[in-house]
Amino acid sequence: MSIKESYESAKKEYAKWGIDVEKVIEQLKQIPISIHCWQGDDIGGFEMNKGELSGGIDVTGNYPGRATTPEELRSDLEKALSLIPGTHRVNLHAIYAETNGEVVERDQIESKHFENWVNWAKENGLGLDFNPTLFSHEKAADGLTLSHPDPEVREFWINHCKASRKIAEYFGKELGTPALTNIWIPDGYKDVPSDRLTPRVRLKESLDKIFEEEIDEQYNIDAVESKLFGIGSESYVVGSHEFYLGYALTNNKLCLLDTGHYHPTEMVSNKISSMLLYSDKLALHVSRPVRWDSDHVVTLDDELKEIALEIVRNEALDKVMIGLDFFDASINRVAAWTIGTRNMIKSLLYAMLVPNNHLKQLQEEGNFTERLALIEEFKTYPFGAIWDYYCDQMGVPVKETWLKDVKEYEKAVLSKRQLF
Ligand SMILES: C[C@H](O)[C@H](O)[C@@H](O)C(=O)CO
Ligand SMILES: [Mn+2]
Repeated sequence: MSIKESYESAKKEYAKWGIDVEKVIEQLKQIPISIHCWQGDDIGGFEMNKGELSGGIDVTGNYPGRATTPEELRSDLEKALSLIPGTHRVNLHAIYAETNGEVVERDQIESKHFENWVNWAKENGLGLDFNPTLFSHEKAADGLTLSHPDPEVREFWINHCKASRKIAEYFGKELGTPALTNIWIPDGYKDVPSDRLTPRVRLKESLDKIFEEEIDEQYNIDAVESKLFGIGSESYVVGSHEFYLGYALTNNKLCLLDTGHYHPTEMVSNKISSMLLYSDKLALHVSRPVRWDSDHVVTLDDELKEIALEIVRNEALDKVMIGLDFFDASINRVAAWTIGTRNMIKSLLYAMLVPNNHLKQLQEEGNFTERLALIEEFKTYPFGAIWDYYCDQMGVPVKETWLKDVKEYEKAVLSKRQLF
């Protein structure tokens, strides 16, 4: 059967349940995924005074071909984007500034250092998102930034975050789509603290200063990302979930939930409905923790499907800003982006091809037998045929044929780069 024939046959199966596949496809096209640039260079960035990766995160693997210049990184992103259906966004960190060979301290970064990124985004029809970088820096060497006991260190990072919001505002103005500025800090302690409150008081004060300047939400939207633990902050993290949940709700900011930042059996999918009852929007870093916050490439696993179902069945596609956060240096990095992003989109398509309203109704009626039976049967409905047709229609490779493109790119481009 051809792609079209399989699609037509699958479409009929879904139509029996009142699912309009054509409408689903039109809707899917409109969902942007914010693709993190840092998968392409192992969170290295392009600073002239580049520091070692720190902040309690780690990239493992030594697959050759890491991007070492902004041009290489953009070219690799373009290759990945050519294999991913839809129109998406790229998520930058402050360390991806281009400073023309000059050392520019992080509290001094400006829009001009991101002009190349903006021009590139315009050429490629992309939105941009942003993150201040509060790690891999001598002023974060002791693992403390916005909650640091030293007011000078705090001031430095406050100014960095203020500068970052202005850069995001510039993205929003230039690209006509608001940039999400997400603040994540590594602050915490390796061992049991003797005072949990004081660092949190300081973090709260620092955030208040960062957000003093109102920036129009049509250009910039602020988010804060919590964490449970990091390497070296195993016992205590200042910016915990409860801390940011409270801060976001009382200050009209977005909570950003990273799927690797909770206890192993605590699921982000189970948080979305509760959080959306109390705030209009939230943001995600979809990742895959394996035993710890390991940031493995996102696979089409049960939790990913459940997250997508929660977004779709609660009609929250315009409320949840979906971003990715993984970094694997043990495999081809273009493939990593492609696999993870295609999986995120696949999960949304999967969720849109489930008779969600009928299943809700069964639950209301207490018909748990039929609810379970249908949930399970829909797992093997011909969703793959719709996905293949969608890829084909969007002009990207169908099934695993994208691997050929990646292999050719590796041979022609990546393998010519310095080994590691
Ligand atoms: C590089 C990212 O900003 C970082 O991964 C952060 O979002 C995070 O999740 C830290 O664990
Ligand atoms: Mn994250």
